[in-house]
Amino acid sequence: MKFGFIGAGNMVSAIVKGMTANGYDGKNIFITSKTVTSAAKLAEACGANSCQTAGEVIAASDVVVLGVKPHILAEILPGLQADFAAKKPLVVSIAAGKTLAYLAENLPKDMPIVRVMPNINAKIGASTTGICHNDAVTAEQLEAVKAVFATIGSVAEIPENHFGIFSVIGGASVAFAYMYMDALARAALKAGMPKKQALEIAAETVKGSAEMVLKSGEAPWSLVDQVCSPGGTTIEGVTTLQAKGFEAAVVAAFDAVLEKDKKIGRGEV
Ligand SMILES: NC(=O)C1=CN([C@@H]2O[C@H](COP(=O)(O)OP(=O)(O)OC[C@H]3O[C@@H](n4cnc5c(N)ncnc54)[C@H](O)[C@@H]3O)[C@@H](O)[C@H]2O)C=CC1
Ligand SMILES: O=C(O)[C@@H]1CCC=N1
Repeated sequence: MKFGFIGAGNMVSAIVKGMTANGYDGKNIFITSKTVTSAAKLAEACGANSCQTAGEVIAASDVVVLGVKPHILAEILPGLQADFAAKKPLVVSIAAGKTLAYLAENLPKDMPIVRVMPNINAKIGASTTGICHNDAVTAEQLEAVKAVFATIGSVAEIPENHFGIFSVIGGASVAFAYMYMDALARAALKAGMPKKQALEIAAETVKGSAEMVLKSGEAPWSLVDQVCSPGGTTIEGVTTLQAKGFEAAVVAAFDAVLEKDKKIGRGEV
C-alpha cells in the first residue's frame, strides 16, 4: 500500500517518522508541502519520496493524508478534484473541526474518508488518537488506517458526534498538561530548586498520577482524599486551587477549544 501526505509540518512529521520507525518502507511514502523544502527534508530523513505537487502525491498513493491546517483545505481541495476523481484513494484528514460531511462535500462523490485526531505526543509514540469514518470505507481500509496510527500511539474509534469533544481532551489538552507541569516547576524554581530537576519531578509525578487514575479504578477525588492528611499540607494546596478557580479555568479552556473547533467546522474561521 502506498501512502501520501499533503503537508509536512509538526503532525505529518511525527506520523511519517512513526511509520518508518515501525516497519513501513519510506519508498512507499510520498510527501509534499507548500514550499516543498519541508517535505524534502522529511522525506530525506525517512527514506521517503518528496513530490512537487499534491497532484503527484495523489496519483502515487492508495491512502492520502490531508495534513494541512484546516483553513488550507478550502484553498487546495477545489484544485485537486480531478486528481482525486482519477485515483479515488482513501482520504484521511487530521484537520481539527473539519467534519466527514465537509470533507465529502469538498471531494468527488462517494470517496472513502477517515477523520483522525492524533496529538503531538505522537513524536514519542504516545499519541491518543481518535478515528471515525464514512460508509464508503471498507473494513480493510479502516484496519490499514488504524495500523498507521498505531505506530504513533493508541487508537480508538470515536463516534463523530463526540469528535469535537475528543479533539479537546485527546488532541489539544496535551498543551494544558504541559502548562501544568511547567507551572509546578516554575513554582519550585521560585522556591530554590533548579528548573530542570523540578520539571523532571513534576513530569514523573504527573505520569505516575495518570497511571494511578488509569490502573486503580478509583475516582480522582477519592485519590485526592487519600493524599490529604487531616490538618496536613496537601489540603492547603487543594483548597487554594479551588479558591483560585482551577476547575473553572479548565472547564472554560475546554469550552473555548470546543467552540473554536465548532467555528472551524462551520467555516467561520
Ligand atoms: N499540531 C498538533 O498538535 C495537531 C495538529 N492537528 C492537525 O494537523 C494539521 C496540521 O497541523 P500542524 O502539523 O500542527 O501544522 P504545521 O503548520 O506544522 O504544518 C502545516 C503543513 O502544511 C503545509 N502546507 C500549507 N499550505 C499548503 C499547501 N497549499 N499545499 C501543501 N502543503 C501546504 C505546510 O508547508 C506545512 O508543512 C492541522 O489540520 C491540525 O488541525 C491535529 C492534531 C494535533
Ligand atoms: O491547535 C490545533 O488546532 C490542533 C488540533 C488539536 C491540537 N492541535
